[in-house]
Amino acid sequence: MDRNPDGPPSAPSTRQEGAPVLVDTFGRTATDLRVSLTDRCNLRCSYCMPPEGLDWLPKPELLTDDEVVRLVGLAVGELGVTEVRYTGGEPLLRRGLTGIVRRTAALAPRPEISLTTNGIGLARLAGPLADAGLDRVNVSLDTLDPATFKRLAHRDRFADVLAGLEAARAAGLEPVKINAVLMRGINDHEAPALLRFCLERGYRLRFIEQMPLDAQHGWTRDDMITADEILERLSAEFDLAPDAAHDRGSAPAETFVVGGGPETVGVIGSVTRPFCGACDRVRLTADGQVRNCLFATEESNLRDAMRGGAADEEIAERWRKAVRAKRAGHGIDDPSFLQPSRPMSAIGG
Ligand SMILES: Nc1nc2c(ncn2[C@@H]2O[C@H](COP(=O)(O)OP(=O)(O)OP(=O)(O)O)[C@@H](O)[C@H]2O)c(=O)[nH]1
Ligand SMILES: C[S@@+](CC[C@H](N)C(=O)[O-])C[C@H]1O[C@@H](n2cnc3c(N)ncnc32)[C@H](O)[C@@H]1O
Ligand code: SF4
Ligand code: SF4
Repeated sequence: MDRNPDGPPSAPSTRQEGAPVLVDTFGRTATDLRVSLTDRCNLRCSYCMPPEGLDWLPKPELLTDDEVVRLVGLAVGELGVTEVRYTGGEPLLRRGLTGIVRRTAALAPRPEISLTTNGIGLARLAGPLADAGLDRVNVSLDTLDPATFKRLAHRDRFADVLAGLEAARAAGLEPVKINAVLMRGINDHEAPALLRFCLERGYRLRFIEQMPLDAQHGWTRDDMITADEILERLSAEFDLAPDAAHDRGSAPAETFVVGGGPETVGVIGSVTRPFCGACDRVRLTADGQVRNCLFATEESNLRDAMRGGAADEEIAERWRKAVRAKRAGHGIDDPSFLQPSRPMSAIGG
């Protein structure tokens, strides 16, 4: 089925049958490309960045729209990537987003295209993005209380997120998934209320364990609300059962059937229930660096190679080499663990 009937026709794929894809030494293949379109954001979620913001990347360092599309095209056409997620920072702040999505939808083979966003601006953009070929959207929402939202995100934008969520559903960007990070003493009492809110509206909720990826390096294991705690809080009000019908594959979220189903709730236990063994991800930062893991300490600079005139095959080989070097897992529990120097907002969450 052509998922973008209004878009331009897809170009034929140039990928040779059997051409080398993105495989690491543990036999994992990266087919899910997450592209950060900007490191900027209009919120300041405390688990992500400080209230005063960060030193944003200078514009000349960012990939242009054409460069993004060239690299995504290479990943899809030559390297076996089948899913593309645009993220950030806040991807809705990227002016060329709709055009980038439209051009991604014209690639062959046509990848699945999704977006992870804080939802601010989605009320206006959901329709145009769906028309451009966006398939679905994940929206971050940690609280149902406007005052807690302001405390947590340092901006008074709760109503904008709700409007964005509704617009996403109305535009058919489904399933609309909601990501929630619980913080001890701030919003950790809201787990059941968030689930009720999502069940009533048909949104798929997932709770995320907080990871040591904040710019302030303020993460502590004791403050993190664990997957076990999340499930305990939900179980006080809901009947939860493991989702036996659903093959998790490489998905970060472990899903649970709520009240006999069919609705589910997800828990992304990156720290206490890591899923690195099945990882199929690779990342491209807004300044054109390939990262083989969220927690990678090394990057491969495709932007400079591209700007230096490298041919597609040379860039593709650099990309394969970067993925080959991927470590077995994030190593958060290793005594030698070092938080990456770039925060989540710059890596592309
Ligand atoms: N450890 C780890 N966590 C990840 C990774 N990708 C996403 N996450 C976590 O999962 C959360 C949700 O990610 P999303 O951007 O919504 O994507 P997703 O859950 O992979 O997407 P779906 O395909 O919709 O299930 C992020 O905020 C991260 O906390 C990853 O590669 N490693
Ligand atoms: C970095 S944000 C980028 C996209 C968009 N701004 C948003 O918030 O959805 C992507 C996801 O990362 C999550 N995130 C940010 N910092 C995190 C952390 N320290 N641990 C776990 N998840 C985090 C957010 O909750 C969000 O769901
Ligand atoms: S989690 Fe997303 S919305 Fe919140 S500060 Fe980070 S990039 Fe912005
Ligand atoms: S932490 Fe790294 S290896 Fe583990 S799932 Fe995330 S990106 Fe993959």
